[in-house]
Amino acid sequence: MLKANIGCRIVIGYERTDKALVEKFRDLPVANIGDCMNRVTAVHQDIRPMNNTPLLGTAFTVKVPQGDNLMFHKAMDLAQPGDIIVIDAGGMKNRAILGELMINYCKIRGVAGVVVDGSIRDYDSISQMDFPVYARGVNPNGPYKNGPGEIGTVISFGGQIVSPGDIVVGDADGIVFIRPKEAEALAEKVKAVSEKEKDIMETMKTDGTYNRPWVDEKLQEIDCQYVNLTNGEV
Ligand SMILES: O=C([O-])CC(=O)C(=O)O
Ligand SMILES: [Mg+2]
Repeated sequence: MLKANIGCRIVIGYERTDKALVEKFRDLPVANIGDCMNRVTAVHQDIRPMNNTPLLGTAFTVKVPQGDNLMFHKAMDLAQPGDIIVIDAGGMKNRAILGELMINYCKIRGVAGVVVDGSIRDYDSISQMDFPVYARGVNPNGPYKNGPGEIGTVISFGGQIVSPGDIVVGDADGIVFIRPKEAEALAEKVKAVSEKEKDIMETMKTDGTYNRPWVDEKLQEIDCQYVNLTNGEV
């Protein structure tokens, strides 16, 4: 019978996502990516960037129990360059899962970023680093190191599901996860939207116009009442 120590296991050897595919999302705004995923895939808005470094790489997943970082310590040694360590810490903010020592070690190892659905500490130092870190909160209470936890399994992060190898993109607005199989087509869609937005902005700056016929069409469709107080017209 297969040994199954659910909740305390380390799964390694998953296929890393093609770097060229990941690069297709470089500099694409997370808001535009989210729009092309029907506006329902961003992680919870309370998970915020701790500095100004954009985030791009593939998910190396970790799940920890409340306030414990044993599995993150192991993950730092197992992650490969280009991986983003994505930690499901249950959204708990009352204890930091990581701090500046761990983040500096991740950076030295070539990890592409660390995101935690929980808290960090050593904010002063992390906020000045050019290494992307996202978290739900900041708390000086340090982590326990007893386990259990999981590495390399499908986890929940900020209300979204993420699997090892999913593409992770983050900017000042937030984070989205992208399934590698859907990435190629999605990147094309997002590029087209971003180009269109650039054109809109250009026209706005040169002509002072912002063409949106759909606004009046929608108001008509929902039978919006107009009242003109200057002449009493209804
Ligand atoms: O002590 C810890 O486990 C976390 C921490 O503050 C650091 O990495 O600097
Ligand atoms: Mg520290």
